Amino acid sequence: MLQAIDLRKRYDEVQALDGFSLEVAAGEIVGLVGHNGAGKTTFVEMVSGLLRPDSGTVLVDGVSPTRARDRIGISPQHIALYRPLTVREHLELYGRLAGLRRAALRSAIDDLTAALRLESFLNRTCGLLSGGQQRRAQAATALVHRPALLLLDEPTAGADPETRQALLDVVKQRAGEGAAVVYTTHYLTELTDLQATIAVAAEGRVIARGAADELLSGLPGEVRVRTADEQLTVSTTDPTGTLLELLPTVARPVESVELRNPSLDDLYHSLAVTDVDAH
Ligand SMILES: Nc1ncnc2c1ncn2[C@@H]1O[C@H](COP(=O)(O)OP(=O)(O)OP(=O)(O)O)[C@@H](O)[C@H]1O
Repeated sequence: MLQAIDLRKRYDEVQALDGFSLEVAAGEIVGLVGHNGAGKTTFVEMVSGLLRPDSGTVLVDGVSPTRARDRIGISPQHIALYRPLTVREHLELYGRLAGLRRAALRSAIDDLTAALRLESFLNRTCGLLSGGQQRRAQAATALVHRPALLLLDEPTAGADPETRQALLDVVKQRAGEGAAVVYTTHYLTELTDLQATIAVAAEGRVIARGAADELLSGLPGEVRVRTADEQLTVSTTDPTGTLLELLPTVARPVESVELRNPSLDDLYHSLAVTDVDAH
């Protein structure tokens, strides 16, 4: 559904994309992860047709992004809503732009209002909404026309747990119906919940791609055991097994036990990915 091949983009002295390639199949959710500045948003903007590459190719359903506009839904990282318009007016506008009319448009808005719990602020102007409500409205504009390709750039940033879960559920449902999804996030748990495959971006390209279990298997997590007298921290690829071995050897009473599975940071570390913003 999406093919991006060897994309390059330079801003003055910054090489934002440097040979970025990624393919996403229909029905697949790809979690696009990486440190700040890795090129994720630049990539998403290029696929949505907002930004032209210096070189390389993007094909959405076999055609250029500008010719596939009505098949793409984008929820940008930075909120981009028209302050004087209501949420309903946004959904009508985005639905109409993609060719939805009358009963089909009404039913699409009703479905999404229920799924993303927009009822209580559907008729309020967007400029007056809370940050989390704006986030939900923004995601809804990407989803209303049931696009074949969904580009969701940190769609849950600043969202409360209920909003986050509602959005994850809709994304899973849409992928189940055949949509290809690119989902950028800094939260591994969201990608586990979405059963997403993972693409790790660093310095303008994808440096690792695969199932989350494959990429994370073999990486050490941690076991922490705290007693009244000491705190033990052990790095291990098998936190549960290590805990069972450790427990009989520590002095009682045990005050707390903590298991930490491998995180995205552990993955970046294993790939020797540096945080470009830190330099
Ligand atoms: N309009 C622009 N002008 C100049 N530099 C830019 C512009 N947009 C992005 N960049 C630079 O390109 C690089 C990639 O930025 P991008 O926003 O794509 O990263 P990202 O992976 O989305 O980061 P984050 O996780 O912080 O959202 C960064 O070094 C950024 O400073």
